[in-house]
Amino acid sequence: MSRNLDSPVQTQMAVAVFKTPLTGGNKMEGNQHKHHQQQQKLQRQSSGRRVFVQTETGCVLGMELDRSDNVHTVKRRLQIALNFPTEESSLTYGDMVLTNDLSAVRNDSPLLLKRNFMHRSSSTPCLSPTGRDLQQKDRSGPIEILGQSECFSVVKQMVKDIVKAMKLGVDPLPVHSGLGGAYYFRNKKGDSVAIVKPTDEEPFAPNNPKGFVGKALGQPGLKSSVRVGETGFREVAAYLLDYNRFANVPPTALVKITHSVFNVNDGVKGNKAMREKKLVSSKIASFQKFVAHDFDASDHGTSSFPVASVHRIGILDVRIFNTDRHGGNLLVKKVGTFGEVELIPIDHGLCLPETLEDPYFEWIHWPQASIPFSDEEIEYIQKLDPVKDCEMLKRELPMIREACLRVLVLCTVFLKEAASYGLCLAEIGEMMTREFRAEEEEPSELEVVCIEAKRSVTERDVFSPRSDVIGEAEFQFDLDCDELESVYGSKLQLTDDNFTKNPFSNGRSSLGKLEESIKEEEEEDEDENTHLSDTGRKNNTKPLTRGKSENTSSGHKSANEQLQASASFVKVADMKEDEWVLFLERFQELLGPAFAKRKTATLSKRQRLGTSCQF
Ligand SMILES: Nc1ncnc2c1ncn2[C@@H]1O[C@H](COP(=O)(O)OP(=O)(O)OP(=O)(O)O)[C@@H](O)[C@H]1O
Repeated sequence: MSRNLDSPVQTQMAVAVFKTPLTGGNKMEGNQHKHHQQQQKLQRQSSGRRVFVQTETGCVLGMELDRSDNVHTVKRRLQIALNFPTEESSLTYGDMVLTNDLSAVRNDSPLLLKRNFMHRSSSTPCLSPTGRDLQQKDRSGPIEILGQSECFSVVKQMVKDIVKAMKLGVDPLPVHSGLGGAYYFRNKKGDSVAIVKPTDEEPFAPNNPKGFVGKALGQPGLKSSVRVGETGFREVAAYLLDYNRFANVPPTALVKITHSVFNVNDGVKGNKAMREKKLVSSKIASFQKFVAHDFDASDHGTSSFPVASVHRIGILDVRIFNTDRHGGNLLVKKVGTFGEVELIPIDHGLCLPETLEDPYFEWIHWPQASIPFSDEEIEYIQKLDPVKDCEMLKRELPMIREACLRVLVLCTVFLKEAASYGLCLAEIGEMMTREFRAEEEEPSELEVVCIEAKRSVTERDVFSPRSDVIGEAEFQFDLDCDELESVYGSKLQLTDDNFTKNPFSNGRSSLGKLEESIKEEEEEDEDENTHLSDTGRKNNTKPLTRGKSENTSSGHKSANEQLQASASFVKVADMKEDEWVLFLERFQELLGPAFAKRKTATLSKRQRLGTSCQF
């Protein structure tokens, strides 16, 4: 019986770092192995690269690439290794569907091998490693850091300690809490050093050990705007963005890691053979420093939490649009004899969603969040540079999607403008959070501003098809400003000068990338939309009914598009580069009136409370 690729549960196999051409795995021991690794490293430095190809079901293969390699040769090697007809599949690298050229792929990057849904059928042959491949000896180390950043130097030391302990037989311990698979890796004394979360064991991923399975990597996950298998790089992004450890995010890296402790779900041909042969599983995982702590924020009163810690974590959450800052994701460590505590933010896998949705900020009603930012915090915020953040993330995490970067830019701009306007953290968080009214989920104030900004950019395109010609834009903006005046009661000023000088234009068009992404989306449309609508139902996301939504103005949208949009009120990823630049301009222009409205609301709330206190 051939295996069914539709099955959410697929095989995991021992990793093999393939060289070109495919040769059998020679057994190498001790010095010979070290020498070989050094040679490989030198080879990579001079010309080649190594990539880690992950199938949708979690199976990971390390592969050495030569300059001459292309998608075809990579697929051929995969075909041999996985017994998988690769013409049925496509190779993706973040947003990019790789058609042939591999020059954009960086060393140590993970690639995802995806089935082409159009060709999928019950007879589609399955991923079934052959015996020969299973005998391949993994020539890479048991833990390999994916990425070169200096920030990973702390992680390197932890890796060394763990590998030593592994050789002495100190096994990792599975973590029982949380929905995803996680493991404490220990040093030779048996102390936990790192928490490792394999990407194929996330909630809904094929090898989730806690029963939350049902999706392949790359499909919308627990949050519809974060795909299954993509929480790991978000954890790393949060650490990398936390400059100078301002918010105290523990050091985190993406790793390829091999150990028999990892979960491989039953019911799939190949897994049994793997177990019988006592083969180990290689995974792509987030690897985070273990921080000893006394409890988490859900177990304890919050009054002892330092204002500065709450502010710093809040600033990070706003920048990265964290959708999962619940009390359990804030570890608390006692640091003094007078009840002083240190907060450690963890679990950033659901930050930087592909589209705005409802964030979750546990701190929003804590009194600390209503205290104004200190001068030091304001200075930190003002120094944030979202363009540089994006450049850094693209460099360190090349698989990151453009859509996530746009959310980062948008939220950082929002934070900077809000802080300089004088809003406190609680007000900023409230503006980003959706409200339920009459059992309907309302767009947040942030989303309303985005919807208006987007509408003005879109209408400009409709009224002025050649509106890229300077001069025509001005006319359209006049129209928009009149319209917006009725919404916000303020006359907006926008000039072409603003457009050309916009700091968010990186000077190069990402159109190519978007086109590739659109191609990918189109291919997946049917399947994904089903999932998006499912997720929407699971999350109780209501269909849009308000006039403010960007969707309501488009009666001609396909059913698929409407389904897709039901998870979000406004998408930022579908704008072309020039639209995005204009959008950000309009967005910034609209923020002033929105902040003023929020300040008035806060004042009247305080006045109401003041009156009631007199009684
Ligand atoms: N860096 C860390 N140091 C120490 N303990 C940690 C760390 N990260 C996570 N933990 C512990 O592991 C548990 C599970 O981790 P985490 O919450 O990140 O996993 P998850 O599967 O993403 O959980 P959830 O389902 O709550 O989102 C946490 O509740 C915490 O106790």
